[in-house]
Amino acid sequence: MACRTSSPSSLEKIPATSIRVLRTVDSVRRWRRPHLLDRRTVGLVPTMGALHEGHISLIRAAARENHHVIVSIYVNPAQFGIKEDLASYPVTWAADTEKLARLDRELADDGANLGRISAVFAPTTADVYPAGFPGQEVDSKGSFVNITPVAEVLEGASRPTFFRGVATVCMKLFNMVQPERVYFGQKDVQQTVVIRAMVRDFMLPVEVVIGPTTRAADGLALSSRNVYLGERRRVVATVLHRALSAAEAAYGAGARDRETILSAAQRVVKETLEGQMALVPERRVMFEVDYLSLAGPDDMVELDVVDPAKGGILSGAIKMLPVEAPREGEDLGHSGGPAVRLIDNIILAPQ
Ligand SMILES: Nc1ncnc2c1ncn2[C@@H]1O[C@H](COP(=O)(O)OP(=O)(O)OP(=O)(O)O)[C@@H](O)[C@H]1O
Ligand SMILES: CC(C)(CO)[C@@H](O)C(=O)[O-]
Ligand code: BAL
Repeated sequence: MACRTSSPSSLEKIPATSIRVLRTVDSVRRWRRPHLLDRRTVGLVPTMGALHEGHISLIRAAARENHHVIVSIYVNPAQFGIKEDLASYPVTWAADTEKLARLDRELADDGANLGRISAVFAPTTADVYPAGFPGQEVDSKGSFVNITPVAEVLEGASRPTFFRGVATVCMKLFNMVQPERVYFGQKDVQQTVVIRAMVRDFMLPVEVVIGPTTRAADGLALSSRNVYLGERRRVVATVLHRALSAAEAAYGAGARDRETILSAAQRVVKETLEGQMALVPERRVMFEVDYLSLAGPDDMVELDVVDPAKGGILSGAIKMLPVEAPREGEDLGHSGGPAVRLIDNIILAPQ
């Protein structure tokens, strides 16, 4: 699958729409100022592009609640580890702008919305990092936002520079756009906890809105990285959602202790792996579990027992390994089907 398409540099507006494409901090400030003076609210939806229905659901929520929606599309190098997939991360500018144009027309026709997509912000790294890009290493020097200890566990343990990169770029985006509201997806649940903590601890004048996880019909959480999977691994990738759902069912049936809740998830993983091992290499899919977690909703600290009055977060990460024996003509996925790390979660709501 070819994922790299034309860049935003030649465009000022998304064709056949009134959506502006802003590339610089100055142009965002010029766009923002009249809305401030007119007391028109702005909702920011930060993304890394390769837009799918998960992103679209956040944009729809922003349009219901704000006079103007601005979608940022920026693949932030600072949140990728040096061995991660920055070079192959899907970039689909033409498809993204088509989706935004279609959505904007739909929002215009739907009288229930307060606003529409007024701008896309696609900044350059030179503008986002005016002192020069600090680098992706753990010991890189530069102006960073660190939200610890929550950023050190789970995703942060596997990706040590990830939340530093996310919090830093979000702080910059919030400062550049100065939105009234920002929209994030529950799919990246630890990211929502980090952003909420950053907003609280730095007294940022912005409301954080979290949208539910959009899923495919078989339960797989939509993710830009799903394009790496190819058909064979795509089918088995549902294992994480099935495992977390089994743990949720154990909680629903009255279990409160970590052992009983998480062992329900581990059983699904074990059965799925055994089923795959029984297949020939030309058919099977192997994966590794990075973590299965039951943590507190505000700090992501592991729980021994869930207090139903507070609830908890079931989350997990798996690595889908490259297929061992590709079949003739098999669709292996974007970029030749490298190992793909997938995350998902289910919130155990307070009762
Ligand atoms: N399935 C989804 N449902 C709801 N929101 C989502 C979903 N997937 C991503 N988002 C949200 O969209 C925003 C932008 O995410 P991003 O552009 O990284 O997409 P992504 O699909 O999460 O990509 P990746 O595969 O890199 O994790 C984030 O707030 C993210 O949580
Ligand atoms: C919030 C974000 C756009 C920051 O680069 C990214 O982490 C994402 O897409 O979830
Ligand atoms: N949605 C999270 C972005 C990342 O994994 O880099």
